[in-house]
Amino acid sequence: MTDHALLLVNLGSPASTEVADVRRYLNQFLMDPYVVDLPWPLRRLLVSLILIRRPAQSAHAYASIWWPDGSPLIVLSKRLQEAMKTQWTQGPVELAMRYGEPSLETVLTRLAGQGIKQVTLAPLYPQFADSTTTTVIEEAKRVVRERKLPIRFSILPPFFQDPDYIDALADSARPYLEKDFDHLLLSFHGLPERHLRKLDPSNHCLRGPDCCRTASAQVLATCYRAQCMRTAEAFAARMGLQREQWSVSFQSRLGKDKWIEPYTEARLDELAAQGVKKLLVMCPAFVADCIETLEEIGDRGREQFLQAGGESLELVPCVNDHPSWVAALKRLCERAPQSL
Ligand SMILES: C=CC1=C(C)c2cc3[nH]c(cc4nc(cc5[nH]c(cc1n2)c(C)c5CCC(=O)O)C(CCC(=O)O)=C4C)c(C)c3C=C
Ligand SMILES: [Fe+2]
Ligand SMILES: [Fe+2]
Repeated sequence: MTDHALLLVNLGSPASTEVADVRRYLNQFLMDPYVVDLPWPLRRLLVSLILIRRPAQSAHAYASIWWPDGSPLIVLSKRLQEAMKTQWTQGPVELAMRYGEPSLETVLTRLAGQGIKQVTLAPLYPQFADSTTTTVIEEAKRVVRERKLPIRFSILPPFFQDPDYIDALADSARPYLEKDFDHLLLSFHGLPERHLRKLDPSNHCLRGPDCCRTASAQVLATCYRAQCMRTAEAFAARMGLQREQWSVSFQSRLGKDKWIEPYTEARLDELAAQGVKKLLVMCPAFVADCIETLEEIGDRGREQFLQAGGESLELVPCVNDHPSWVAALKRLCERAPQSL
């Protein structure tokens, strides 16, 4: 069978580091109601305010990490796509981005034109969030519905504690953990607390320091923070780390809302103050290195940690196109259930 495509989807990057391209990208991204979840007039107002200064700041940050062949996120995602072509035998392997290019609209339309009827949709996010997983799925469904494409989906579910994924994370990080280090910080992308609360009808989340540990299966299914904790715990267990050797934090806060804690910025100062000299940081909310890992942690985070008295901060690369990750992703995608 060669008519069953695999469609890998990641977040996307600006077309270039020009301020105008970054503004266009940020506008599309932040106007997504799954990302800034406010009623349209308020969202438009808030995003317009953000777009006064942020595009120039972000353009500067992108320029500092941009590669000769483009955005690291896109280049690394293309490498993963190429590697997956050697694994997926049921049809073509395509890559789309939720924001910017190549868009889901372009890629799904092309696949339908090639006679593809079945697509395994793989949102490349280990942990579930409306602002990542849901928006990819809803956009793919919108394209198929509005363009009347004869495509059916299987959908890769979040794989935050899947043993194949944890093994891949361990294999890719092992060379860094074999070196001498004082502490490992697992820094996940943050989310506004509101995003957790609105998916939590049982009112469990963010009540006390242990809520993620005591989450029921039902709460765990939609609680991004609890899923991050499970990823961290499974990884630490797999690597045989002692409890005091690692901790979790959340990065990339934007705006004035309260986001899930502890914040990475605060943890970097705390760890230095506690006497940690050699810090390792890994970012398991991302499967590909990007501005959030390379610039926010690898550049600004390192600078902050050294200023606070640390001696070294080493960024552990994401799973990117590591062979263990390629093998794990193949198995995960083959198990993806058909969507109703
Ligand atoms: C309200 C704002 C944001 C939410 C919510 C959010 C959630 C979220 N994002 C990722 C993964 C990535 N985010 C990336 C960049 C990025 N994220 C935001 C804002 C929110 N993210 C902004 C404004 C940006 C752009 C860069 C900047 O200006 O700081 C990226 C990298 C893109 C790249 O081109 O390299 C990724 C990947 C997750 C996993 C997540 C929720 C769990
Ligand atoms: Fe983000
Ligand atoms: Fe929770």
